[in-house]
Amino acid sequence: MSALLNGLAASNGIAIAPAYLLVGPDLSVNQQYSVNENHEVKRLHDSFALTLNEVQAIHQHAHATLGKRAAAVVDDQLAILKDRSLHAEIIEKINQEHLTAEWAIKKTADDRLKVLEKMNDNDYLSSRATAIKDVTKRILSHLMGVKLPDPTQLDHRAIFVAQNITPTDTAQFDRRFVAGLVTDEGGRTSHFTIMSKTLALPAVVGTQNATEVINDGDLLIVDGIHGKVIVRPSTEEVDHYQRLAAQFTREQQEWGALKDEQTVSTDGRHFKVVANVGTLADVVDARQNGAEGIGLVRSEFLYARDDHFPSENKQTKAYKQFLTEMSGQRVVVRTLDIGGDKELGSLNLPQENNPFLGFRAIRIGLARPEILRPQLRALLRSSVYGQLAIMFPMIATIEEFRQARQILDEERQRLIDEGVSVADGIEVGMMLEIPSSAVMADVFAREVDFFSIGSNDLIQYLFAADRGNSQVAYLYQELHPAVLRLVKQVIDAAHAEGKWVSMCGEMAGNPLATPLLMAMGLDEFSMNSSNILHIRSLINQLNTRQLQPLVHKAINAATASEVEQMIRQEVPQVLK
Ligand SMILES: C=C(OP(=O)(O)O)C(=O)O
Ligand SMILES: [Mg+2]
Repeated sequence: MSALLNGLAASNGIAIAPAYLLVGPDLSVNQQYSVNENHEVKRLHDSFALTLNEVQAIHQHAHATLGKRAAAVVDDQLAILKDRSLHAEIIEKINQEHLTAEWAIKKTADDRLKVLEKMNDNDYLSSRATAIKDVTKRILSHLMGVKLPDPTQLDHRAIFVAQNITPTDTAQFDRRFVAGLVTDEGGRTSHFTIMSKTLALPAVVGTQNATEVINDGDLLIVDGIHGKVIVRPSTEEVDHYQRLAAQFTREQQEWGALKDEQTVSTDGRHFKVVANVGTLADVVDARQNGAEGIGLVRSEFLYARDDHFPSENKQTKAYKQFLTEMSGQRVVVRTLDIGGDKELGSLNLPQENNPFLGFRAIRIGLARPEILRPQLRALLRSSVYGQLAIMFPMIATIEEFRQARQILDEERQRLIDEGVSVADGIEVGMMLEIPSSAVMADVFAREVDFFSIGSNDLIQYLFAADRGNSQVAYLYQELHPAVLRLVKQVIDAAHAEGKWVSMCGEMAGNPLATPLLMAMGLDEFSMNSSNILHIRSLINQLNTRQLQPLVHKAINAATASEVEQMIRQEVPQVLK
């Protein structure tokens, strides 16, 4: 009998191969003390030095065999190992509190992880935590004199199964043999996701118990499209997935051919399919997937990587890199959108009973201009390097937008007075993700340059259903006529004022929503890079004029399932 494991789909594709378990030694550390501080400090130095050599060698190996991007996944680890303040903190614990080297490093890592843990919901926020765990594991293995599992030992085609696969593991992969990846733990940390995507390895993470259920050598099917792992599949299951794998390969080839194409419907209406990004690595991903620009830079990542706020210079450098990488294509940067489920240790926000309805995003920016102003200055300073657009998150009233825009104008003037060059014609828009602003879209449309519909939050606030709560997930209905009516109203209001509209929530990458959104005239679809070519392929097959009656029927339907049925019936191209 086969067994089914569910997890998160971290990297697209289907793999069918035997399992290869990467199970590590027990590295648990007890509370231990030592009076021989010098000895412990020496052990610490030695293990750091060994780990640094090891990670440098992994970096070089990855660079030579997998390329620059693959090697970059261990950059954070190298930075941690060279971080003098970390050494000093651990040594202080050894000298002051008489901890053993093992206990001192474990405690220091745990302290740092605690700060980062709260941010675990966001892929890029947890990459730092991954790096700390990865480095700690390697240092502890040297201190304890035990060997970590070695991915380079694999000499046949197989699927790695592990509690957790760290970036230093992935950087050692031999592409000839690794067919796919399955882990017990995790979130899709950005490193892991980027790496498996870069290597085009199907991956399912966070299965909870894969290493218990799977034995070495068991045949596995990894369905990285839907986040499923089938253990010891039947012949029928293997046949079925072989067909799906062949279809996946066909689609990849077909969609891949559209990478440098435009997005244009059969009746000649042009659309833009662009990417949502968090880090510079995501921007590279976006370009590889044929993005026609960046529709959303979640600037939170810049703040998450440090224990303190990034300086104006550091931010300027980062935005400049984004703009340069996109070589003249539009890059929409959203100012800091923190709060709700996105916490930030350095901000020290008060606990709230209802954080999604509380002090977040632009509300923080306006109340704490010492955070917003440097970010706007950095954006303005970088604006000469490409086509920048700026947008403000969670705008609920026109006064908020006006206030934010005024701060932007003041900083622009200040920079010009200081002799700093700032681009002309930077577009300034807002996230449209609060129902009040959707209702008032006509008023906002007179003052903004563009809207970006944040369907994730818009739907959560429209249905009063927490977007992260699985018990109320049934209320989270992208195709519900209530959502469609609001989206149409926003697009119509913007177009009446000659303004463009993007959508950067998950709905923009949902192929079922595509025919409706294009027929409503949405100008830009912004999504995870992995969906771009699929959506472009779909748009290129459809005719906006012929879809008009469908929009009419959909907004007059009573339920989301009625809408879905209509779409599937009338637009068979949406079926994969
Ligand atoms: C894109 C959105 O923003 P985030 O998911 O970052 O809240 C949204 O709310 O739809
Ligand atoms: Mg949002």
